[in-house]
Amino acid sequence: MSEDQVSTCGPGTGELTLDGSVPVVEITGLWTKYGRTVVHQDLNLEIEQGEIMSIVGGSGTGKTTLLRQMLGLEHPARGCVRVFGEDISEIASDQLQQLRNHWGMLFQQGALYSALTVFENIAQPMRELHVLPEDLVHDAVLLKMNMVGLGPEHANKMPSDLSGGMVKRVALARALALEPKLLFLDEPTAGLDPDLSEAFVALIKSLHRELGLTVVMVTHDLDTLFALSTRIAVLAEKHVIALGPLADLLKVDHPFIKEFFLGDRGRRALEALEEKTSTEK
Ligand SMILES: Nc1ncnc2c1ncn2[C@@H]1O[C@H](COP(=O)(O)OP(=O)(O)OP(=O)(O)O)[C@@H](O)[C@H]1O
Repeated sequence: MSEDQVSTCGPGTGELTLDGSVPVVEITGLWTKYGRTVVHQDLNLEIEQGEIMSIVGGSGTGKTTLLRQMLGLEHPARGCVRVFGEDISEIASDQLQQLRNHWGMLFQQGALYSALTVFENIAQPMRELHVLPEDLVHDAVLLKMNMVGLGPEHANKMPSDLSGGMVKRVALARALALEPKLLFLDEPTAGLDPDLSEAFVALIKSLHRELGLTVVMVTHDLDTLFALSTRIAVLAEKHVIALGPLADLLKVDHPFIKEFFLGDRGRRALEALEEKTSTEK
């Protein structure tokens, strides 16, 4: 953290709190500035254990930056970002490593190592721990592959041999490699056609339920947003202007929210969601 960045968290316990007794992510009074441009101004957001929190907002409202701040890749000019109760900008490096083992991240493009096989890509976070014997790594990788619907016949394939949907599944298996409690998703369905996108959303939904994950997601895709989010945080005017389940946000009288959720794209996605929900009943 540099001198012009000020954490206002105050002292923590020095221990990660993983039992849900504190918010999984707690952001208070956060300011982000690039030169004279203020991106976030006194932004507050709490993410509780077990929720799927989506962050939406117009282009340039600072969604990706906020995600990067939760991951400790960037630090705010001022404010406090706690993850599992600890101040992410003041955390000791060994604890940051420990924290990283408790979260997984699915990047927009899948971000697989192109020179490594499917198996090696998923094994990589496990091997970095330097504690698991190779036979356990082997079994764990196959288990993760099975979890995301990939059979063992794909283990030795290279990323260039995979379809877009399979790349996402491998990336998800790698994000889940260390059995994280917290999963970050940046545009999880970007680049997938509607059928693959729907299948991937269903996969995330079932893994969220089965593994008891907390999920933080940034997405522009309204079908994905509506199908997954338990709560949605709307960024505008440099802070969170509204926060809640979709049904509550639809009642908020704000021009961005009206346009975003009830414009043409929003209406189509809502109709599709209603249709899907009624056929599932
Ligand atoms: N490292 C940086 N240096 C300077 N400006 C930056 C930097 N990172 C982000 N910004 C600016 O901060 C603002 C927020 O960027 P960010 O990528 O977080 O927005 P976003 O909401 O994710 O946008 P989009 O929906 O278009 O992806 C933008 O104006 C961007 O140009």
